[in-house]
Amino acid sequence: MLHTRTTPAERRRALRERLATGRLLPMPGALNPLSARLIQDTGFEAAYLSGAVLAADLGLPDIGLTTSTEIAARAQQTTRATDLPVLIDADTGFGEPMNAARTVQLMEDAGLAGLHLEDQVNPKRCGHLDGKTVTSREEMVRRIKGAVDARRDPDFLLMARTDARSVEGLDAAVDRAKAYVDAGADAIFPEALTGEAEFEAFRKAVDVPLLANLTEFGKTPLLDTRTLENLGYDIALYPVTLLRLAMGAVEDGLRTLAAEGTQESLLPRMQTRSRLYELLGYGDYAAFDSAVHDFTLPPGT
Ligand SMILES: C[C@](O)(C(=O)O)[C@H](CC(=O)O)C(=O)O
Ligand SMILES: [Mg+2]
Repeated sequence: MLHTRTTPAERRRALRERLATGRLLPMPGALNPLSARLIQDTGFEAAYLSGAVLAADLGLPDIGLTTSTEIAARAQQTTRATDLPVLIDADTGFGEPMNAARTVQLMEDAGLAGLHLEDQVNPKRCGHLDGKTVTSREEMVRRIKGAVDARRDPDFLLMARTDARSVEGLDAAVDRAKAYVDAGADAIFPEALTGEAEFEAFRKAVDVPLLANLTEFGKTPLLDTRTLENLGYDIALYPVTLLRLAMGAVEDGLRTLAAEGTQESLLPRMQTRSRLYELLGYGDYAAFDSAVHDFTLPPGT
């Protein structure tokens, strides 16, 4: 009942231990707290909170308009709905290095297992769009050092993302990754790589865990898990996949409803009432207080 049984410290430890196995960890991005539960229920071992999804959820573009307190609030709702370790996209840290430091503490308090900070300037943009600008290497090192200094739980994962590949080229991006590890980053997110050779270059250059971002309609080919495992990657990220799937289905459904005047033909594509109730754990609440669940569902619902 109420769905969580583990403390943030336990989840952070679980993520660290899972990464230490060297096996690839697939990490889908939740689109809301309930979908984080579904990510757990379908057997995934970690979930992600995407900046793009958190912004889109509010009807905003992913250009750094959301605030650290807004995303911390959503993160806390999410970590209350699942026992999985959750990694959040903390964009640029929301300002100066001292803002990045405060962001780390907000995200720790939200029960997250870790975050990533990127080396773009504000206003930032999706890493797969053209026209990005990156900070100096020194500025990003200060961001990372501020984050490391603010962290209270040593198991909270601090990942550094570099957007430099599409701005300064591969070699500069690799050099930045090395500098970010030296500054204390626990893991690296090389953004918008264009193929396997580039993934390999990062794997050769750094010893810390590496994340592969498999966002759709971007610059990176959708490498499968076997390929990524062979490349020695640690996390396979599907940041916006669930949002795109859901919004595709919602839009189709709305058009069908408008055209047909009934949702009848949509029923086979819907999550059933009983599946939703199962996911929400109605049974557990009924065991606690039978007044909560004193009805039976008709067959086939
Ligand atoms: C990973 C990412 O930062 C996100 O916010 O999910 C985005 C994803 C996207 O826009 O497709 C990014 O890659 O910049
Ligand atoms: Mg993002």
